[in-house]
Amino acid sequence: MTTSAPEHLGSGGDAGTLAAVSLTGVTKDFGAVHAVRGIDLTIRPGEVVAFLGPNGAGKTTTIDMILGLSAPTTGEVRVLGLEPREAIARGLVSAVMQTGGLLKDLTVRETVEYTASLFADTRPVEEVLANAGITGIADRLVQKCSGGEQQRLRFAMALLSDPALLLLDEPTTGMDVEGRRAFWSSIRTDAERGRTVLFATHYLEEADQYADRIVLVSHGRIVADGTGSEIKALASGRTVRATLAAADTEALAALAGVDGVEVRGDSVLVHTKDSDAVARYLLNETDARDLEITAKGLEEAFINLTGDHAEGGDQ
Ligand SMILES: Nc1ncnc2c1ncn2[C@@H]1O[C@H](COP(=O)(O)OP(=O)(O)OP(=O)(O)O)[C@@H](O)[C@H]1O
Repeated sequence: MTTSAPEHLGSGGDAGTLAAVSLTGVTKDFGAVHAVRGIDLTIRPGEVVAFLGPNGAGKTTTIDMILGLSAPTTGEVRVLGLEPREAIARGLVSAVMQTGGLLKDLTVRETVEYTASLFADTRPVEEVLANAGITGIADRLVQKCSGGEQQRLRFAMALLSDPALLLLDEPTTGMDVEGRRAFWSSIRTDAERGRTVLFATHYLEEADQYADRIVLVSHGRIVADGTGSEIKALASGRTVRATLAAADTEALAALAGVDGVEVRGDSVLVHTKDSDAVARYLLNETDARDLEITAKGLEEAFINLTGDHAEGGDQ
């Protein structure tokens, strides 16, 4: 077992082979609530990974365990081969969480300077202000900053220790389009230098645009794990809808490429990879009429995979 951490991020040697994050059989219960139900996940150094899922999927609970803020009920969490608290103590990990951590009566620059004073060794304050895109508001009081500006301030604070692993919980909440773009451009630049980034988001578009890899979570489990295009390929099927009383659902389900059949009143909906075959069958072998064929989008794949019909697509 590895007991020592690489001294700095992703610069070859051990850092190239040691997982940045590894979760093995991790569960977390809060009394009767099973927030995380068994997650196995390995993140390689330099990867930008989106942890995508609806409200209550277990994203924040998992991030808290990676940060050593809470312990798993069962299973093991390692960060760069270390116990999470050890990795934090060595300054290898930073986080930008959704709320808290800011003193309203300080200015933006004072906040970063104060945080820097808590570390033995940090990147220059002006540099992190610039990287987070907040040099222009450095003299503004925190209480006068918008939600998005406060998020960027938290980001600047997280950059001070030049961490090997950066954890972000819904990092762009409250940022406008331009703010988001600048934020992600800065994240990508650092990832190219070897920093590992894991961010939680509800936003499909954000995950697809900015992550190398999307880990889709629902009800405390990973339901899909792949690149944006692999996740999108899960949505490559179509839905054939037709008016048909007493549809033979078993016969439809047995057609090649069919993933699911639903009956809604007088209508039948067939989810399939081969809509031509379904259409041919319906028109030739049944009394189906009013056929409609629609392509599934990423959002529909997300809803299908997570099974959260009410809250899956909130962007
Ligand atoms: N301290 C706690 N005590 C009891 N239940 C909790 C606690 N923390 C989280 N939960 C529950 O665990 C589940 C997972 O919550 P978690 O915050 O990890 O989800 P999430 O994916 O981060 O959601 P969101 O996108 O809304 O932030 C939810 O059902 C939540 O209510």
